[in-house]
Amino acid sequence: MQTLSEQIVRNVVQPRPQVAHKGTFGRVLIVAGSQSFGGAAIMNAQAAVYSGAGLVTVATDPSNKTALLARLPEAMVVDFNQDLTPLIDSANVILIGSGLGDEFFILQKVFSRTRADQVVIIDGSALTMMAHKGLSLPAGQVILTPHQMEWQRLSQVAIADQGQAENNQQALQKLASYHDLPILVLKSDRTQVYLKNDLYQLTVGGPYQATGGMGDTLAGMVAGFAAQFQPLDQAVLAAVYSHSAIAADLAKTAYVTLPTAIAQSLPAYMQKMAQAD
Ligand SMILES: NC(=O)C1=CN([C@@H]2O[C@H](COP(=O)(O)OP(=O)(O)OC[C@H]3O[C@@H](n4cnc5c(N)ncnc54)[C@H](OP(=O)(O)O)[C@@H]3O)[C@@H](O)[C@H]2O)[C@@H](O)CC1
Ligand SMILES: Nc1ncnc2c1ncn2[C@@H]1O[C@H](COP(=O)(O)OP(=O)(O)O)[C@@H](O)[C@H]1O
Ligand SMILES: [Mg+2]
Repeated sequence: MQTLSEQIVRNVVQPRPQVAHKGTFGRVLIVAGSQSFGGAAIMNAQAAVYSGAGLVTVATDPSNKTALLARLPEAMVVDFNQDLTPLIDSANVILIGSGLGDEFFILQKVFSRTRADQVVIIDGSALTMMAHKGLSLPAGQVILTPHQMEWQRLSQVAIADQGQAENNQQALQKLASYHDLPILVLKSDRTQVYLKNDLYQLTVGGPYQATGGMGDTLAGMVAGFAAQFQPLDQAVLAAVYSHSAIAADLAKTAYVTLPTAIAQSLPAYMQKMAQAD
């Protein structure tokens, strides 16, 4: 097991090339936010935009549209009940599930349309629905971002047994069946990232992060990093480290580190990481 350090972020986040336009930095589709959980979609989207994704579209419950646009005019917003096919087809990265509630029909529709060349990040309610309905993984380079209870539901590995890496690795293999092995970001007070051949431990971060929306922000960051940086596994590691490193920095003067404050700190933090040392 390896420990994540700032070096991963310095390796991944580079100065932007001069010859570039918004399409260079990826098209992200976020499918999130039921009527009760509009904030999850907003936090996903803010984190994706502030981490530099070129174009971000949010498919959400229509009741969330005004609030989302008022907070984040950079995002495009559509009703998640409409036909999402053209948006799915043109996305490089799809993030689905944060605050999605029990919108199983939408989840099924999206899962049936994704392609092997797309990154598909599965978070929150999507993981819970997959577990409850026995829905298998979609096509794509899949990244799962469960907290311990979501992982218990999906993998059948009890929280008490998740400390043993082999249990999680076996469950991942079973879940993948004939698909490629997904990347697993297993979130807790000691988050771990499972890659095909490596296991990484996060040692920054703390209880100042234990507030609703913290994972929604991480999922948006993973989407933003995946849209811009390669290889994918390194981009995921860099997003996971950055999320908690920013929180740790904010916690020097803040009792609780708000998810939206982490997102707001992203452009300055990434600029610092992109400077040569
Ligand atoms: N503003 C918004 O719109 C927000 C929208 N949100 C969206 O809501 C949806 C539901 O997500 P959820 O995580 O709140 O609920 P659920 O999946 O039932 O899990 C909670 C259960 O698991 C247990 N538990 C054990 N270990 C744990 C651990 N390490 N981390 C966390 N929990 C742990 C925990 O134990 P307990 O607290 O009882 O001790 C409890 O029994 C999801 O889509 C999410 O995106 C939220 O982001 C909030 C802000
Ligand atoms: N005590 C803690 N120490 C470090 N990180 C924490 C702690 N509590 C929560 N976190 C982090 O906060 C995030 C919580 O994610 P999640 O439970 O999905 O939040 P939400 O769904 O409310 O957005 C994860 O990244 C987790 O690692
Ligand atoms: Mg969550």
